[in-house]
Amino acid sequence: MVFGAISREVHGVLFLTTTRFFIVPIVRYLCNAKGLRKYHNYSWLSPLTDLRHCYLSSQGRRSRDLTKAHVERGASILRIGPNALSFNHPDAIKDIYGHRTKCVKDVKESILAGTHRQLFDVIDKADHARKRKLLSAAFATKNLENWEYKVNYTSHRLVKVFDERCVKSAGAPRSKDDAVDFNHWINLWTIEAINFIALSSKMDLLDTGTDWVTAERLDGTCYRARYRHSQNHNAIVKSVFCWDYDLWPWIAWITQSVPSKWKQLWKISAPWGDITYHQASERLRRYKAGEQLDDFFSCLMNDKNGAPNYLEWGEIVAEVSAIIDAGAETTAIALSNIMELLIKHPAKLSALRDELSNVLDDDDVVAPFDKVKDLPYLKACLDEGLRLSPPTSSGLPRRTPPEGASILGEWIPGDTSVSMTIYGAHHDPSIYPDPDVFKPERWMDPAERKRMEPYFIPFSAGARGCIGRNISYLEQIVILATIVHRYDFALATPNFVAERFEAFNMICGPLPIIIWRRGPQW
Ligand code: HEM
Repeated sequence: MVFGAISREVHGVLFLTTTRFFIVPIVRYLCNAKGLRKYHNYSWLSPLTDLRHCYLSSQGRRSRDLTKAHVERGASILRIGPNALSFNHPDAIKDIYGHRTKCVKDVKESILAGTHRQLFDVIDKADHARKRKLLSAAFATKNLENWEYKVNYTSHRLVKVFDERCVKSAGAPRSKDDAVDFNHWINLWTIEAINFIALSSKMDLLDTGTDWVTAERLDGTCYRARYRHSQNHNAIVKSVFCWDYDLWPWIAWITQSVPSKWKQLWKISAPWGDITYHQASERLRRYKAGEQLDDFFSCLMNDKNGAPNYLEWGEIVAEVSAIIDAGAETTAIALSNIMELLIKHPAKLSALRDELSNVLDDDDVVAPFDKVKDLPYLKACLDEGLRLSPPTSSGLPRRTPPEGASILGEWIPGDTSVSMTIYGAHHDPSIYPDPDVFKPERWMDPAERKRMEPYFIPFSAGARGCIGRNISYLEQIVILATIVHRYDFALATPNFVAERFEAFNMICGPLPIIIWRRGPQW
């Protein structure tokens, strides 16, 4: 009797699994209700299951692989899932992401969202506009000077770190201990900078040289955890598995439960929410203690006339998390990329130095923003780095409106997932001749810049474009000018290539370099 019941249950499970994974996809494919069968498939599995895209993501270079597939097959549109299309044509950018698009953020944002939506994952247009308005004053260009002293303060701390780790000169004998992991330190710098700007929090990461911080549970108990380590692993596990929106809760549950590499990654990622919660709670304690501080948190609490915004605490925590999550790793990746590129292109580095020497004095330890903000070659180097290796390279998924939308002259049915990789946009030879070559000069001609700019989308575009781009440029301009003016550097190992893993951002691995002070006195 018992064996009979068990056998019936096993059969039931087998039947449901076969139906869900084989019969339903094949029937859906044959019915072709949305007419997506006319498009080329990324893989033969793509029209049947989103798990193929999860597998692509697990390889850690999905935007490059996807762009390559578009080019090799000569297809501007590829079907990457049963209900998902990838575009690779400059004209698709405005249709999917431009100000006039009717596409909205995709279901990915909903399945990954917490209890409260934040600026990044809110889908509803009106709610997004309300949130964006709340924070717009903090991010406005005219307020940049408010944050400059915070960037300066943090930059002085990084200079101290690098000064202490300089070798005596280019030719001085070196040991492997002389190598400085630029990517590690620049990440600590961007974490400190964004937490100071957003929450007036002065962290000690550049003192300890580690990312160990305090994490706080909702019950107020605290423990120590690693900031960047948990943040990156959080991004990796989610970015690999989230593409099958229906199966996501199951995949998340299985990968968290069954002993495997993924279970380990989930465990490492677990403190991330508690870390951002602690940062927000600390700031709230200071607010309640009556401290008057100038930061993004104040904009969340009060409007520009000082009247309270009455946001729920959950919403405030969500916004804080979004800003400190989005605002550090991305800028650090951009800086590691440009550093690697400049070291590998000494003539460009030398041209940048010449430009900086014309405006900076020997005793300018940290480059004053006013002196360097309009330097054309500095901006050209940063933009060329962002073009060649965009920190966020992937296709940001959008959903067509229920009535459908015209993209690239094709009528795409409603509720379809559509995207175009930023990597693909930035490597299109019809927009950027020699797209794989690092050529800052391409940005120096104003007419050429104007022609390329609509297709330059490291911060995405339109209403959902990055709100933090001005802050990021402020940080990148100040620190790159400072480092290039003050130091010379070389790769610790010639021809070294830093490893990258594409999660939501292109997470960068160690970049070991040797640093020494410039100038005759050193
Ligand atoms: C090089 C640095 C950066 C890059 C490459 C970058 C890239 C992006 C991209 C591609 C998006 C669109 C995401 C999507 O549509 O899913 C975005 C949105 C966003 N970014 Fe950035 N970002 C950078 C720096 C920053 C900084 C410094 C902050 C905060 C201070 C920030 C905060 C945000 C926020 C809050 C959004 C959501 C905006 C919205 O949906 O209205 N980002 N960013």
